[in-house]
Amino acid sequence: MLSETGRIDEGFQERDVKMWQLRVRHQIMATVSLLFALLISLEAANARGPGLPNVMVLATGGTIAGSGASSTTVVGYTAATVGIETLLNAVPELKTVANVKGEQVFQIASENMNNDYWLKLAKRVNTLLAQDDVDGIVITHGTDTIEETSYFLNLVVKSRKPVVIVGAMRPSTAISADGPINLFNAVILAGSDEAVGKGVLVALNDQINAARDVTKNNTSTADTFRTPELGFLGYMQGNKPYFYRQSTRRHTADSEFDISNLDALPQVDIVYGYANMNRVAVDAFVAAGAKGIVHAGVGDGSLARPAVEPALDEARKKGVVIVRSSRVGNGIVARNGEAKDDEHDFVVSDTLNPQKARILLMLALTKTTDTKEIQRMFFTY
Ligand SMILES: NC(=O)C[C@H](N)C(=O)O
Repeated sequence: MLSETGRIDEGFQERDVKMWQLRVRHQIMATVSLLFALLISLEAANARGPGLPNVMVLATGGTIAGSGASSTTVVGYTAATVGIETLLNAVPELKTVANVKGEQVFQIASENMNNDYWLKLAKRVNTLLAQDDVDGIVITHGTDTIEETSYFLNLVVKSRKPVVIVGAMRPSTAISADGPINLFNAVILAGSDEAVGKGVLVALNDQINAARDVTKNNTSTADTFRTPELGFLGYMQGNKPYFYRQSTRRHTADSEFDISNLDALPQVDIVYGYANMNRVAVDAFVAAGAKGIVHAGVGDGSLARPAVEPALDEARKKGVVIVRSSRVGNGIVARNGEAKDDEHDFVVSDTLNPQKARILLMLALTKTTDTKEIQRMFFTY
């Protein structure tokens, strides 16, 4: 009995131990899978939170921050009325693609852009990009002078991190306002690896353009930004940038221009060429203290003779640097082509349009007045 009971008891004990082992095994497996689930959810949280790029949005005004009298007002609205917080709150989806912070640098319609605003903006961009916690910058801007601000920054930003300028053609209050989608795409682009080292980019209407070559092409339509003939760089599609080309000219981190200690830029003005032209504008700008004049010539940069060329020669003799550009907006202004530049000691703009040539000439004049050096810069940037 005893021995029998003893065997029975031993059997019970063996079964108890096995049950206990089984339970422990189950518990270990449950704990391990719980840990796995925890790790996976932490990963997911990372992808949506701290793992996202840090993008700073600098607001400067423009139509993207404009408001109209009604939802159908798309001309005759007031630009630069809406602040950065409202702009960001209008696109809650931004949180899914970047850690976004906003800052109002100034609030203007971009027709009022000037050298002082550019210096302020460029210094702020350089300060922010030097910080480890900033991966890229978006600048909201009026479209009228986006092509100028972007080229200026392209020459003075000291970083390979992305800088994307964005605007809108319809005010924020309009039906089908283009600002929110343009801003969303710009933030994605500024946080992307693909945009690193590409120079300052202008992104509107699902297209990515290079600052050097982009120009506003239509007074009012949403597809106004173009890089005529040379072509835009790529598309924004499905929350991703797609690049197909890039500018070959020097920019940003490789640029020789430095505005960090500058409070003003040299005076450079543009004289527009037309039939029946006279020398009044050239003389007036020289009298007003211009250090440089960009001549937006007809055709491939032609000068009116005898109406204007002698005035430019006289200006040059007074030390004013003359750059021959073209009002056409496409193509090369060739050295010693429509004028004997070597004889006149003029500089040619290459493919830069007059408003971009003005920017490069201003920056060139911060370094030198030597026209050979300035010509080199026009063939470099
Ligand atoms: N669409 C625009 O943004 C035009 C406006 N005048 C500006 O440049 O500020």
